[in-house]
Amino acid sequence: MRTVFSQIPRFKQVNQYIRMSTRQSDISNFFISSASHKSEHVEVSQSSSDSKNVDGRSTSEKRKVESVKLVDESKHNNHDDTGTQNVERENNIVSEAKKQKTLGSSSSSSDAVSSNNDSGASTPIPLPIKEPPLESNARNDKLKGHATFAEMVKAFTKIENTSKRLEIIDIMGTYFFGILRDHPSDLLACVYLSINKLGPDYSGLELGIGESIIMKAIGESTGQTLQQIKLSFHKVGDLGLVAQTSRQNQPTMFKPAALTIPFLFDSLKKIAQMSGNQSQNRKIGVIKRLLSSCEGAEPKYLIRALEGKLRLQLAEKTILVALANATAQYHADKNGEKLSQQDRIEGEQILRDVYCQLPSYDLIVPHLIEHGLGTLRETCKLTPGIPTKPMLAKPTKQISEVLNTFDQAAFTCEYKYDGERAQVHFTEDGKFYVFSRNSENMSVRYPDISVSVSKWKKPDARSFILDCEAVGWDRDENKILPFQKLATRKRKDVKIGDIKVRACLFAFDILYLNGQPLLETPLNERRKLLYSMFQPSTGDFTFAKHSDQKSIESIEEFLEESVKDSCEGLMVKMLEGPDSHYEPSKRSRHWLKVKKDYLSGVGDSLDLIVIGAYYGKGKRTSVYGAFLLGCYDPDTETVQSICKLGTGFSEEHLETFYNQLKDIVISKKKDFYAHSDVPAHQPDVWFEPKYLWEVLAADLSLSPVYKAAIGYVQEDKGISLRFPRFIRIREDKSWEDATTSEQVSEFYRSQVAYSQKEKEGSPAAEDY
Ligand SMILES: Nc1ncnc2c1ncn2[C@@H]1O[C@H](COP(=O)(O)OP(=O)(O)OP(=O)(O)O)[C@@H](O)[C@H]1O
Ligand SMILES: [Mg+2]
Ligand SMILES: [Mg+2]
Repeated sequence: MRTVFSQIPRFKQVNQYIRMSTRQSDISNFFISSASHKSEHVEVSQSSSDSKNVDGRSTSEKRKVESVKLVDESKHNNHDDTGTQNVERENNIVSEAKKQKTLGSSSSSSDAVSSNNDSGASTPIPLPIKEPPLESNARNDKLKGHATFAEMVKAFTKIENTSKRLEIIDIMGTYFFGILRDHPSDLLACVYLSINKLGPDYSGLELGIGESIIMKAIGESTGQTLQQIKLSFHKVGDLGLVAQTSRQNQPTMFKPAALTIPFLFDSLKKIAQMSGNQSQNRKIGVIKRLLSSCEGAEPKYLIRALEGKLRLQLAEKTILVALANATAQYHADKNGEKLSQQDRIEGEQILRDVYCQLPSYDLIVPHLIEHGLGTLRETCKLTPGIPTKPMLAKPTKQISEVLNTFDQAAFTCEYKYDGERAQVHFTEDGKFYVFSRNSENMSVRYPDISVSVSKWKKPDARSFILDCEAVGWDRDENKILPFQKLATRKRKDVKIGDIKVRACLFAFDILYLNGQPLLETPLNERRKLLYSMFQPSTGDFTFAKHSDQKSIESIEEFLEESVKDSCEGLMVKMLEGPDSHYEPSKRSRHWLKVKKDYLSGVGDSLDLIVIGAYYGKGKRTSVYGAFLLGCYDPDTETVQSICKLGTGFSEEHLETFYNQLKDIVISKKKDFYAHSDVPAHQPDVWFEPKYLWEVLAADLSLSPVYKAAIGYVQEDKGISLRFPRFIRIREDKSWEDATTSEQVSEFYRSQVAYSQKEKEGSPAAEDY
């Protein structure tokens, strides 16, 4: 979701939907019966923290910190921790047993699913009308039953056989349509499982189980030794496939009961929440239970889901388009209307816009089920308490480029503070939140900020969202501290009394005020509101310094001044008109960053994933001496090697990194890592993707060894960094937020354009 949604291809004219939908009366019948189903909703419950009330009410009163809980009664009624399958499944078993006259008592509802699902590529989920007549009770049971993982895996398998984005959208659209129609209460879980997430980013729930736990679970579940599993893994290179083959070779007496989507989703959430002593064994236990319910290709996708990578090229933007199309078609059918291509395109746009503002399927999906896309914009808007994806900036290599880009338009320069992005929320009922660049809830990390809010918020500001940089602040000298100091703050369990490095907020934007989103208000007006509703409070809160001067000389002067004032450089922003609107999640040309130190190099630093290491030599023999780093291509879900890094580390760094990384060594290169196969280029050890480091380089060059952005600039060559230097660990980003292959290719193109201009003696580099 870091990337812009603008490049999503348009959905082709799809007629399957129309083929799939049959008589209107059936759909209405179905909808009536499904309306009694409770849909999932978000409940914001509160737990206390040790900080003071944000409004400065009673000091002893505990401030409220959010915790988000998904509530779905129907699920919890049906599943328990012991793995007993749900009541509805048993009902299905009975009706299916009757129907099929099977001998064993463990026959399963999955029979029903598979027998109904073989109706051809375009209709994976059949309508009840096409089935043989069922007794009315049995039919109702079927309608109430849950979606199965088998249906989802059918769709995944089709996706794996194509690389065409439109086809993928089509397959997922058809799949979601079937879920909407037959199991609407399972749609939310289906959407999350399709993007391999367990909840919105701010819920903090993540998958990504280590290889060793998964191998143990596969071994124990299929009666093989760990050694055997490791051997197969070495041969095949994909634990998902190992699980699938092992399961297929396992003689089973009875067909397992089908794995339902809510049961699977709940189990994955439980695994993600397990911690403490026995958690490893408990995780293995749950995985084993899930595996024992899997058939066919299901183990493969289950294991990949657990690893955190489905490897289906199912980018979230694809899911959004598919979901929009399915919703539009479902409601058109329900209302007996015909869906035009224009409606479809508008629907996609609505969902994309809304998701950018309110990136929470928990809130969006229930609305889609009940009301469709038409009123989505009005209901699901930017909301204090739910982090929106921050707007991002493009790098520049020269100040003259700024003038080229903005041309005659009004723009403003702001100091670029070097701290951590902080999206500050305040709700009508007085709850206060700080979210990171990555939508992580950092409220607990910054209790010092939350207690100061009443000092800098004027009484008229009843609810708001501010975009700020949290910067380390020296309270004795009243000045900015370097980022390294801020980074020493604990990230969890922060007690206000223990804080040594205070954080001061530098506010540069306001996105919401007193019930009104301001995304489509020009920046100059937003800034006026910001200044009128808040006031500086030394060491707690202030406004980002700005200058609206326009000449190269005055910008250069302001840049120098920013560096003297301990900033990284400038952010230059469009000031007036629609181009100055706030664009959530977008890396926009309307925001340019000018980093003083980087002007001569690549123009910006890169955030790269540590994927391998080389043992040290000489003084460094007990630690890793150099590292293999990679960038990320979200479109193909591959990590592509970009450089070997051995400079910029202190001895202390190397020791820390060795201790961190030795725990995530893997026995074999991940098959979604792209790197040269030549033995001489191989690192001594490979790692799980986990750590992200910020790296600076002198320039970029084409390379046969490194695979970054391969195919972007040249078909068979990647791009590598020359003279890379370690700057810092990026703890505020996850590894999937690494610099993308596309960004690497942009850096490269910009360098080429820039050096050509230099040769020609022209003062300005062209757009890239
Ligand atoms: N005045 C300002 N306006 C906007 N952002 C600012 C400002 N001052 C500091 N920042 C920070 O600068 C960041 C953008 O530049 P930076 O290179 O530090 O980004 P980053 O976090 O490395 O992300 P990326 O490299 O992906 O853009 C913003 O995310 C914000 O944290
Ligand atoms: Mg920064
Ligand atoms: Mg950066």
